[in-house]
Amino acid sequence: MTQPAASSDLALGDTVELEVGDVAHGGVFVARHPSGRVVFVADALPGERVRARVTELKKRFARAEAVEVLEASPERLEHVWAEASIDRDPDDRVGGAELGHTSPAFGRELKRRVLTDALNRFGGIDSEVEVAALPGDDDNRGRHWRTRVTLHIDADGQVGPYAARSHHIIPVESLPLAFNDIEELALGVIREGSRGPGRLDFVAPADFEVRMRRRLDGRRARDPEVLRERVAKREFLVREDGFWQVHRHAATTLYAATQRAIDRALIDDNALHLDLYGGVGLLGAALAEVVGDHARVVSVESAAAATEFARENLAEWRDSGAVTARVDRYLRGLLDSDAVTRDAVHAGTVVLDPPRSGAGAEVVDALGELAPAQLVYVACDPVALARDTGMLRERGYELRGIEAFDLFPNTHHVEAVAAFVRA
Ligand SMILES: C[S@@+](CC[C@H](N)C(=O)[O-])C[C@H]1O[C@@H](n2cnc3c(N)ncnc32)[C@H](O)[C@@H]1O
Repeated sequence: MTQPAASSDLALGDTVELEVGDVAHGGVFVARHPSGRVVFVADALPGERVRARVTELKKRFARAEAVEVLEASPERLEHVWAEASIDRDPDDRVGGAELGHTSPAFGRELKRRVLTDALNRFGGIDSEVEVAALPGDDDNRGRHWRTRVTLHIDADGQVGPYAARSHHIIPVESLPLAFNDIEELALGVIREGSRGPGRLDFVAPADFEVRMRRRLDGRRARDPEVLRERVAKREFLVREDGFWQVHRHAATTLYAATQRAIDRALIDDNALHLDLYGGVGLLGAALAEVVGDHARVVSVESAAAATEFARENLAEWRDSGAVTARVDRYLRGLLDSDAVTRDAVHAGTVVLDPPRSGAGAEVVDALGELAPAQLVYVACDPVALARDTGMLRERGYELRGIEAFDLFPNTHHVEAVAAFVRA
């Protein structure tokens, strides 16, 4: 006999009153509807009582957006981005600042809870991880850190960012998370409108000069420029449309954290070291600098336009280089290689910085077999990190330490740098 749905009294579009519990992954908060169904509520805070509109109904849970705060948390502030405020209809709230209705400090507390909980549940780790602020973010409420911004253009030429959880363009009058000069230039384009449909990418690299690139659907855009980014005194070449850390201080922060995470006692000068998901070799350089002049680091990256520059960025270490390959395939190749190469990797240090989905079982399995002396895992998704942590522990690695950083203030995103050693 089929069971009736647990909450036949909850329908799409309903507005319901909810007591809001703790934060969940993704910048939403857990509430329980009297019918028993779990509701993930956006634009709320723990301890609040809100009225929320149901936007998605699944068998076991629902999603809703707060539309009115009946009892506010003491941590609630006026939204840092007026166009994302709870005063607007949820369909007209801009996305990308889902924790902008509290302070960066409380945002970090929420991220600490998510990361700690994920590591505990999926990784079997029970230590608490603090989330550190980047310079200046607490003083200006986490604004103006974005050195990369994308706006969208519709067929009518209207320009703006997307609304939260949709592809509906919001013609905003402010972009408070963007670097100031990007905000100024972008708001001008928003006011004027543009040919469309397509997108506009803004970049403010280390020289602070803003570049704008228009990419109209089906048309060729101008060639991307080669930019120079800087970490301390070191310069990195990166294509305008290539991956580079978004927060003005992120690259420097991760470079230093990666170096702190490396146990220098485990560095073998003759080993083969790897920088997986290497981009233009930022963390490969951090690793090579620790190993020394004769460092043999291979940066592995699937985008050829990035490895081209990784090679140049790692040129001062003559025995280092970059290859264009998918990490899983590259590691499989190492597993099939000769004993000398495998021994060199076994003695080496591996830095990995996968995309949001994490490294995953195949890559973790290959790393478990190659068994390098230590791993530094740079993660932008706490749940993916926690799952991979659980698998790495099963394959003989021990988590030595973890640092976390608020590289994306006013959003739910959090970055962590975890140090693993072969047990
Ligand atoms: C989070 S970025 C890190 C880049 C670099 N470590 C940095 O900090 O600048 C992840 C990189 O992995 C690359 N990537 C994604 N999936 C990949 C795969 N399966 N194999 C190799 N590279 C991949 C992306 O192109 C991107 O450059």
